[in-house]
Amino acid sequence: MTTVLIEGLGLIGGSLALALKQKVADTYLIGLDQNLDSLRYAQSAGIIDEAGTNLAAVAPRADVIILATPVKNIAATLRQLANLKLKPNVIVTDTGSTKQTVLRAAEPLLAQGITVIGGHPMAGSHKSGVQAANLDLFRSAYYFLVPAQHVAPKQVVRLQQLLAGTQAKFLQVAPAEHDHIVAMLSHVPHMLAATLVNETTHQFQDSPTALRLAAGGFRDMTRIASSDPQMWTDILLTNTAAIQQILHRYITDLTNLEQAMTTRDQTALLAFFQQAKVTRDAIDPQKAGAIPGFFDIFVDIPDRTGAIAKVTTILAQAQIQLVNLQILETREELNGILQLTFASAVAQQQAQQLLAAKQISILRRA
Ligand SMILES: NC(=O)c1ccc[n+]([C@@H]2O[C@H](COP(=O)([O-])OP(=O)(O)OC[C@H]3O[C@@H](n4cnc5c(N)ncnc54)[C@H](O)[C@@H]3O)[C@@H](O)[C@H]2O)c1
Ligand SMILES: O=C(O)C(=O)C[C@]1(C(=O)O)C=C[C@@H](O)C=C1
Repeated sequence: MTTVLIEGLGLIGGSLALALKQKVADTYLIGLDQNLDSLRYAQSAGIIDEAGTNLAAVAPRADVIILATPVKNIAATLRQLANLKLKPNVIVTDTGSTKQTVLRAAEPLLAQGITVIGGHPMAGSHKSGVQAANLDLFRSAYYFLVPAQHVAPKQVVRLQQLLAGTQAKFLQVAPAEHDHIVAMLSHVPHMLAATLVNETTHQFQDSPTALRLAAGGFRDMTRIASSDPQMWTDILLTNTAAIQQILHRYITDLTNLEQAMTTRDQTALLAFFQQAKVTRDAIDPQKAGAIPGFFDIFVDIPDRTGAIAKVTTILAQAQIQLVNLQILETREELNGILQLTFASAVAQQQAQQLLAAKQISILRRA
C-alpha cells in the first residue's frame, strides 16, 4: 500500500488524485486543503480516501507527498516539512509552475537526505478548483520532472511509475532551464492575455457593452485571462528574472513592428506575419508538447432544446470518448458553435464521419 498525501485539491491536485486512484492499485490517498468544501467534495466523490486537517498529523504517514497549491504556499510547506519526522524513503514533489524558488525552499529537506523532485505538468486550464478536476487532463501532455541535486535516479523512476496513470510524457530538465522555457511558453502569454483584457476594458470604459462585440480573435487570445489571480501573482513573483528578460524582447519587437507600420515598410510587415504563420502552421498537433494535441470538431448548433444532447448521444452510442466540450458564443442570437475535443486523430475522424452521416453540420476551422 502506497500512502500519497496531496496538499491542494484544486484543478491539478484533484486531477492527479483521479489519475492515481484510477491507475495505481493499492494507493491510499490523503487530501489536505484550506478549503473545507473542496475536501468534503473530494471525499464524497471518492477522489480521496481521507481528508486531513493538518500537515504535521498526516505527512509522517506518507510515502509520497505532492504539493499542488499556489507556488508561494508550496515553498512555505516545503519549509514546514523540514521540521517534521517524515518517512526516510519519502518522495516529495510538487506541481508548481516555477521551479527554482521551489527547489530553493526544499534545501532544508535535502540537507536531511529527503528526496525532492520538482514536477510541473504542462497541461491545465483557466478553471480552478476540485470540481474542474479531470482524469484525462494530463494525457499526452509533457510533464517536467526537475530533480534536486543528488536525487537517486531510481527515485525518479519510482515517481514516474506512480504518476503513470496521468499518461503524461515525462521530461527531465534543470530548474533554470525549466523556468526559462515556461516563462516563454506560459508566463508571458498569460501576462499578454491579461494586458489585452485590461487595456481593452480601459479603452472601452465609456461603452462597456462594446466588449461583447469581440469575435474569435479576441476570445482565442484571452481565454487564459480567466485564470486564477493568486496562482499568477505567485508565478510572476517567483520567476521574475526570466520573465523580465523576455518582456524586454517583446517591447523591442513591438516597437519595431510599430516602426515598420509607421514607415509603411510593407516588406518588413509581410515578413513578420509570414514568419509567424509558417512557424504556427508547422506545429503538428500530434508532435507538439507545449501546445497540446487538440483534435477538435466545430459543430453548428441551433438554439434549440436538446440540440447538444443529440450530438453527445450520437458520440456516446458509438463509444467515442470526448476530452472536452465547449460552447463558443461568438455569434449572439445566431446558432452557437459547439467545440468537441477528442484525444486522438482517429476519434476525431470517426466522430466527424458519424456526425456528418447524421446530417449534423460541421464547420471548417483551422
Ligand atoms: N491551472 C493550471 O493550468 C496549472 C497547470 C500546471 C501547474 N499548475 C500549478 O499547480 C498548482 C495548483 O494549481 P491549480 O490550477 O490546481 O489551482 P487551484 O486553485 O485549482 O487549486 C489550488 C488548491 O490549493 C488550495 N490552497 C491554496 N492555498 C492553500 C494553503 N495555504 N493550504 C492548503 N491549501 C491551499 C486551494 O484551496 C485550492 O483547492 C499551482 O502551483 C499552479 O502554478 C497549474
Ligand atoms: O490551458 C491553460 O489554460 C493553461 O493556462 C495551462 C498552462 C499554460 O499552458 O500556460 C498554465 C500554467 C501551467 O503552469 C501550465 C499550463
